[in-house]
Amino acid sequence: MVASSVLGFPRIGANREVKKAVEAYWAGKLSEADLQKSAADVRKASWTKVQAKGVTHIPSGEFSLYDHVLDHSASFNVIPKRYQGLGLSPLDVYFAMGRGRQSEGVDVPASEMKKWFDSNYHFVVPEFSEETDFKLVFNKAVVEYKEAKELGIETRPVILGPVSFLALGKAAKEASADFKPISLLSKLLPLYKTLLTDLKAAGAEWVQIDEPILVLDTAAPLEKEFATAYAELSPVAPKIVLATYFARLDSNVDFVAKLPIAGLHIDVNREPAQLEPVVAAIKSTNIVLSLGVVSGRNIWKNDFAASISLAGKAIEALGAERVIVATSSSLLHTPVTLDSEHKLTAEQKDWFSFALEKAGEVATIASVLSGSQDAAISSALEANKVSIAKRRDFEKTSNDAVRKRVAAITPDMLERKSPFSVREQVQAKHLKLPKFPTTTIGSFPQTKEIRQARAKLGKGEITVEEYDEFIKKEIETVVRFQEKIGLDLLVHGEPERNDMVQYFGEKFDGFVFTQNGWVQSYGSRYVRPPIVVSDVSRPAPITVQWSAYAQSLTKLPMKGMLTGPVTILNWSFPRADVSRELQSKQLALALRDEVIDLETAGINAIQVDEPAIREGLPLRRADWDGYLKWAVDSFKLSTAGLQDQTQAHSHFCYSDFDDIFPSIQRLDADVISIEASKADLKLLNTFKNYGYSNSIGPGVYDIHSPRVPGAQEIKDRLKAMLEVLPGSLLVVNPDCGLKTRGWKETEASLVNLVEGARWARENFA
Ligand code: MET
Ligand SMILES: [Zn+2]
Repeated sequence: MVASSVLGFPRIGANREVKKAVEAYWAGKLSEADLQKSAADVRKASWTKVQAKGVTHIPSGEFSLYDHVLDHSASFNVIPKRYQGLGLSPLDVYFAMGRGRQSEGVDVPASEMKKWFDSNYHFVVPEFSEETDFKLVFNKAVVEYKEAKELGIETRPVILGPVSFLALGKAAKEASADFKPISLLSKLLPLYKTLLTDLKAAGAEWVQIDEPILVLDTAAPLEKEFATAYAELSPVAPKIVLATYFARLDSNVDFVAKLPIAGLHIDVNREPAQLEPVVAAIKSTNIVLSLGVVSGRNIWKNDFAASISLAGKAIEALGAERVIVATSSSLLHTPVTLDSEHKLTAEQKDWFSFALEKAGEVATIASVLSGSQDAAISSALEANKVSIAKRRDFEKTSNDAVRKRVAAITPDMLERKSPFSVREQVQAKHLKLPKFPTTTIGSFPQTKEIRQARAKLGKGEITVEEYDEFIKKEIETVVRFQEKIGLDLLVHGEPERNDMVQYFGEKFDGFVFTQNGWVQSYGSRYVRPPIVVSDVSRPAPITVQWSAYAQSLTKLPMKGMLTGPVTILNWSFPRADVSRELQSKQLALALRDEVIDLETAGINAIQVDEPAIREGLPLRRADWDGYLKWAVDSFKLSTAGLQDQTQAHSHFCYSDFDDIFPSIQRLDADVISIEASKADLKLLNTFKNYGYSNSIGPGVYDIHSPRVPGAQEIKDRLKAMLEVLPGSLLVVNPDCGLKTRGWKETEASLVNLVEGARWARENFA
């Protein structure tokens, strides 16, 4: 019998119950007990539904109220000093670590967040030091395993492995200079032993231990640590299936195959070519191979015939008992279920599978491979064949004009007319900005009123004209506000956008949208990624009317605001039938037209945001150059059509950009803003190492938290920046857009930001 497994299920609830409950708790409208009750209801629903699909290895313990890495840190008492002794309940300490807290005398910023590998999910970075006092304060895996068991559902608990946990963390401020988190392994392992012993005692047959860093180049030197860890853990643990995903094991498989593990999970959806070397490496062992054939990262229906043939090869080499059919990764990156979609056409719906449908896919594929004669299984197989054939037919249709335009891209289309040194002077005369100009990243608070107006428009309760009037008023409010507090380069505030990617996707041809296809981005922030289904083009200008209107209200320069091609692609579900490069270039050409239309309409600064450029970077270094080439070219293609006098801006956030900084320079934007405050300004070292020749605004405060930075704090940050960057190039801005913030803290923070910039002007200009 071939088993089936799901590595993790979305934990947001089919109707975003977790977001609603968590936010109500934060607002003081829901008790902790009621919050935990909602969470338990969501877990129960997920287990029940996945079980009903016929999956044999059902995950538990991967649920989270905020972030699974944060759960792990909290369970092991990895709590930075600044969150201790504040008189908060454990749950509030947990949330304070995730999002910061400013209340009743407590004032702590959020912990650093980082991208979870190359996905759009963010985890809260654990902080370690010599003083880290590991304690197993909460055995979440056991608690949730038992919770499922009481419901009569046998699950396979999921935990983050010790080596990845440490390797994904960072050294706390108080750690000594040469401290490496991995040095704590021997202190940490006894707690894992306890955790796993308890899990076994509770009756778990299997445990899934995620060691995703095994697909990184940086795991190769950790061979010894892996060997030590698993030699200690395996004797006391349930059967361990070691899970890797998102990329290939490459030569790490040589030592992984020697670990005392019962199973190994690999992602063959992303990297089908690793099947052969991995099978060869484990053939002579007893290791069961869990094959991630069903994508945990995209929403296309699985091609059963292809998966069956791939898994067939593994079965031929290892035998059916040694193969598990699985999702490639946790399904956390996909929406919960297609059942909630009522607006997709029948044709479109037939192309996709969301998490619940994917659970059905692994179960069906496993049944077929087990030789099932069940009529339902054969008809599912037959239906899949028909669906896949229909999608392939659709893929043959293309927008020939778009394809031709991409084929005709020439190198000169990627370069501005003059170099930055010339543009800088032309722009100084044209825009007349002061030294240390202040600006924001684009969005202003997306208030309840804005969301309500949009909802009413969607339901037809107000007309397009009424909605547009409302948006105009919002823009006016934002413009007047910026004038009042003294910002220099204004924005219109992006009130018309539901989301920076979705908004553009909805205006382009080639995308489709879900009604309820939410995916967690971080904490209680979920996004609804658009789906690229065919060639992309721009039927009409998108933002020009709003930017032009905003500019008409003020004499100060107005910055136009667009989302860049690479980010749109990375935050969408891309097509699987053509390359990402082709999709990115199609987007770039569509945006190039928008950029030129904005300029023609009198907009003198245009920002093309590329916050997601880093996360699209392949996980293996050998693959970097190929990606960076087309990513940089796409950005340049979208902006290089401008005249010298127009300032091209770009914006980066959510990641460390240190390692791709040379590529950021190659974008040749006139001005970039870059998230810097939360990473303890470590980015400043990057500037020191590489230098930067165009204008730059490292964010002076973190906008992911409601906390207000004091004016002195901002001055201190500016001072630190002036040590590594010339004042003539420095721009003063927050870390990112303000859409998730309230007006109160926005005003207080920006007033302080303006004060900081004025201080810099007086002292350093
Ligand atoms: C995640 S980057 C956000 C950039 C966008 N312009 C905003 O201000 O919201
Ligand atoms: Zn940002």
